[in-house]
Amino acid sequence: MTQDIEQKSPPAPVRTALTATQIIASLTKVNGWKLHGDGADVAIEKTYRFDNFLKTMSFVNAVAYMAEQQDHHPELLVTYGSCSVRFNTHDVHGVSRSDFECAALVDALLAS
Ligand SMILES: C[C@H](O)[C@H](O)[C@H]1CNC2=NC(N)=NC(=O)C2=N1
Repeated sequence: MTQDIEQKSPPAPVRTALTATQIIASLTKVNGWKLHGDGADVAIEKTYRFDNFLKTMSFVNAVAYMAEQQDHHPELLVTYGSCSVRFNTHDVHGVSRSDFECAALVDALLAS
């Protein structure tokens, strides 16, 4: 019975646009992520630095795999020793919970 109720519940609205206040509050909970752009292009962004191109590309591939699993894809700007990761939710023209969840997953790739 409980299971029936759970199955009929709507999914959490992870891809609805957050308000400016919600975005600012969420940014305080992730390390190094900043706001980028505004309007429909508003996004969250963080730049990761690496010793060399192979390390950078290993990170890029790990991010790509995670993005496919989550069906949520960042914009990536790659140089020899850095990768800037930018998330927004183009489906809602804003920043959503999915962006912050993926930001935490990218950080977790480098944890340990
Ligand atoms: C159909 C597909 O699930 C959607 O287009 C997904 C794919 N990946 C996505 N990635 C990002 N960053 N934002 C989205 O709104 C989005 N939508």
